Amino acid sequence: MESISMMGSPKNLNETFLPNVANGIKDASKITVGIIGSGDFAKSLTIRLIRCGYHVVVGSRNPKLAAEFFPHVVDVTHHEDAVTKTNIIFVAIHREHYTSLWDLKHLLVGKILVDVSNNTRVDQYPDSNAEYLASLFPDSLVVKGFNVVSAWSLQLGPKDASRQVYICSNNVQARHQVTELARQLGFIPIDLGALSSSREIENLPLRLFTLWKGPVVIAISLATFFFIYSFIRDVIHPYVRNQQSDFYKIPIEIVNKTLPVVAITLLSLVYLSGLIAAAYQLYYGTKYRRFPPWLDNWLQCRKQLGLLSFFFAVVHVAYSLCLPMRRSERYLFLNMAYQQVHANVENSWNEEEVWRIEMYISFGIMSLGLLSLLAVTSIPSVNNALNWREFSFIQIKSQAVSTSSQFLTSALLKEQEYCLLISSTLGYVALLISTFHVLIYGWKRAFEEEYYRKLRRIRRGWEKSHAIEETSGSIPHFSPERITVM
Ligand SMILES: NC(=O)C1=CN([C@@H]2O[C@H](COP(=O)(O)OP(=O)(O)OC[C@H]3O[C@@H](n4cnc5c(N)ncnc54)[C@H](OP(=O)(O)O)[C@@H]3O)[C@@H](O)[C@H]2O)C=CC1
Ligand SMILES: [Fe+3]
Repeated sequence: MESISMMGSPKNLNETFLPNVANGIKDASKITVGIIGSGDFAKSLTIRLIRCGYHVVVGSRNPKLAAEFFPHVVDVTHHEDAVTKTNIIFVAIHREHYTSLWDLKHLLVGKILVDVSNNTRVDQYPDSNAEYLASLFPDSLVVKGFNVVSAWSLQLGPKDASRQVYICSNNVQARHQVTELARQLGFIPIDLGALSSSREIENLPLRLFTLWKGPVVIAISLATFFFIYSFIRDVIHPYVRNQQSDFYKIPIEIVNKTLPVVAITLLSLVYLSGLIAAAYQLYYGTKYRRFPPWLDNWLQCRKQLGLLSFFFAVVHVAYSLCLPMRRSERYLFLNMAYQQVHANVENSWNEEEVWRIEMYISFGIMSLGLLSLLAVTSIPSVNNALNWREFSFIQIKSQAVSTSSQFLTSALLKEQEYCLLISSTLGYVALLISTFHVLIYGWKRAFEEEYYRKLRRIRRGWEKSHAIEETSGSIPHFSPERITVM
């Protein structure tokens, strides 16, 4: 129905005004879309509409001034004039100014008003902005949408920006038309039904990293705990016991001990939640029972936990690669060589140690490789390219849920429950290999009491042999325990 882009009220909303085969409209340039307001959002939306071939009319309180900021093809005019030229009007002004459109009420009868507004606080008003607009203009068809895209991303185009827009309205036809328009502008419209969903939609942009808060707090708490633990164990304890000053270890060694522990703990938390959920389902003998809220939240945060684990692992690798660059390492190495010469040992090759370190490094590299793969496939554009089986092999199916907003997750929870038992094969392999990496690192300390005895013996020998030199002040500052065991 071409009349929709002409003056007057729409004749029949059952027909779409957008170009398609059914209505015979092939050319988007015949369609006029109206925008009220000439601010940032209006400018960016105008550019996007023009690029997609639409004709745009902008309604401003001061059209002469506003026209300077719009391309010359745009019709910048007064509000009255703008709203009579089109039947779909984006209300790109703030809620506080909606009442200024009151005089246009008779001109807006039967027309689609797209409310794009956002608030500055969650639940700022008792009703949503869209519901408020609908109460002011009960004879218009209010549709909520496009508020989740920023003016910036509107200009960037669909490739570089977030593509999902949530749309809701009490009028099905109006909702369909705006959905179709969103699609033609390159967005992925998500129909959320009635206008009552607008409150959730308006709160969406205000949620700041909701799913990240918990995992970040956990990661910081774990890092703090393990840092303090390593500090006491490796710095304070030797100092109190032997007056050995190892404070130089704080910036690198202690940090580098903390990082892998946090990484592997976070990674195990990713998969532990799935196991607990599976046990829960087995215990109750059904997968249709809702999980307790704490488990539900935990399941939703798995992607974030996994990415944080990846972050800690990468930083651990960087720190480990820098270990040999340190002065302390060089001094300790020289001291050890000197000690070896002193002890008349020609060959210090230790086959077991050689194998241990080779395997330790190899497992470390493999686990980082797998973690990188998991992290890369968690990027939406990458996992969109995988089919369901490929995705469940690499990731956990329900990760898609964790990336969605909170209110969508409740709708998709069923799917999450179905997919719970399909855990990530690759994820478990990554966890297993990281565990090997850690165990190989620590097997001496964890399992071999002999290792400690040996260390103590060497230490005692060292102290004895330098008891005399110490008085002359020529003793190199060295103890075998201070060598960084990789
Ligand atoms: N900027 C963004 O990235 C996004 C903005 N939004 C929403 O879009 C809407 C517009 O935002 P934005 O463009 O950034 O805001 P701006 O402040 O840049 O522009 C608002 C426009 O409203 C008009 N206006 C100002 N005061 C009044 C008034 N008293 N009466 C009538 N009209 C008035 C003005 O146009 P004129 O002078 O021509 O009349 C002005 O250009 C808001 O509801 C916002 O929440 C949503 C998503 C992202
Ligand atoms: Fe390591």
